[in-house]
Amino acid sequence: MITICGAGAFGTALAVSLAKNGPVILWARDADHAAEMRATRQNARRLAGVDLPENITLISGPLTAGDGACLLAIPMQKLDGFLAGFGASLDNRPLVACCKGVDLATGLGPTGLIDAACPTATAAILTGPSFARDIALGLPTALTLACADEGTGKALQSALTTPNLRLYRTIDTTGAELGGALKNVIAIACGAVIGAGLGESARAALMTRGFAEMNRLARALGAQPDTLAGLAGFGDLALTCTSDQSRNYRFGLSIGQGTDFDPSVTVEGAATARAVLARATAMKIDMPITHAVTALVNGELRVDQAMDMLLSRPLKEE
Ligand SMILES: NC(=O)C1=CN([C@@H]2O[C@H](COP(=O)(O)OP(=O)(O)OC[C@H]3O[C@@H](n4cnc5c(N)ncnc54)[C@H](OP(=O)(O)O)[C@@H]3O)[C@@H](O)[C@H]2O)C=CC1
Ligand SMILES: O=C(CO)COP(=O)(O)O
Repeated sequence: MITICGAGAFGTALAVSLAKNGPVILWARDADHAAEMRATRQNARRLAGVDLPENITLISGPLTAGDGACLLAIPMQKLDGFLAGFGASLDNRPLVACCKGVDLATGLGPTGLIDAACPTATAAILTGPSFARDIALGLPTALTLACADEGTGKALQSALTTPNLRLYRTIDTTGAELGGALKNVIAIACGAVIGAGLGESARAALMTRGFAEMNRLARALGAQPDTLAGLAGFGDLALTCTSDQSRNYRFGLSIGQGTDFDPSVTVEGAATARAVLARATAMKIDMPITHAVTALVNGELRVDQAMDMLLSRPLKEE
């Protein structure tokens, strides 16, 4: 049976979709939250208005996952702590990261953290363009499932495909996780220019040059260009940079508009920008938009200053 750890919006949406295939266990870290969901058959805290089918079992406390795959829908900066606490009960099975980002403390992506904490598990990642609510409402969605072990990848692709969730497969975990991590950084930049009233043309430029810098880092780290051109990279960049359903984009909007943003909302791109900039600087890879976003989220530059910085760079070939 499939277990999903993390009863946030994404974990809950995946549970609802996977429940079309068979029974699912959804683990919440907070016992009261699990009890609330059992009583109401809804996740009012994270994905209000969506009914939870009866074949989703809601648990909390010690992890009693069976032998099947376990999906980790935990925010990136919390994944390491989660694995330190629960990794020992998740050995010898596929562990599918369902988070997007780079860990600030270690510079690792989700599969790297899984490999380090659970050496007997097989790490995989599920990523690509999808808003939790769309998946939960049964709207059509296509994602990338990346696993370095081809046999496990094929088994996961088949087990995690549902009537509304079509999975494409790759062995390129590096490309898949970098695509999902880096698009959030560019989405913050896009939100900021739209929020500051700098126009759609500026957004298109940021998306395009952002994609160039995503590719620059990903290739240097061994990713396949096709992965970045697919759902995990271009696909998710297109969705996240253009929709105000995206929290990263909305966070950028608030920076551009100079308004407050609820700090309890999950915004993966802010910490990821800092982590990626540190890595890129050490590798001497030019990532000007990530640099500008890091300065914005650190409060070191205003949007107009960040844009001046980008526009005044030396002219170059495309
Ligand atoms: N929402 C979406 O549309 C999509 C999200 N994702 C990715 O999914 C990941 C999770 O995001 P999402 O579900 O939206 O986030 P939410 O903010 O909706 O929920 C986060 C969940 O993580 C739990 N959590 C927080 N800290 C810990 C911890 N230390 N140990 C265990 N659980 C913890 C929270 O528990 P509690 O409620 O108790 O705080 C909550 O259930 C992110 O990386 C995101 O990029 C990917 C695609 C789509
Ligand atoms: O990853 C997502 C869409 O694919 C969700 O984006 P946000 O985390 O910005 O809401």
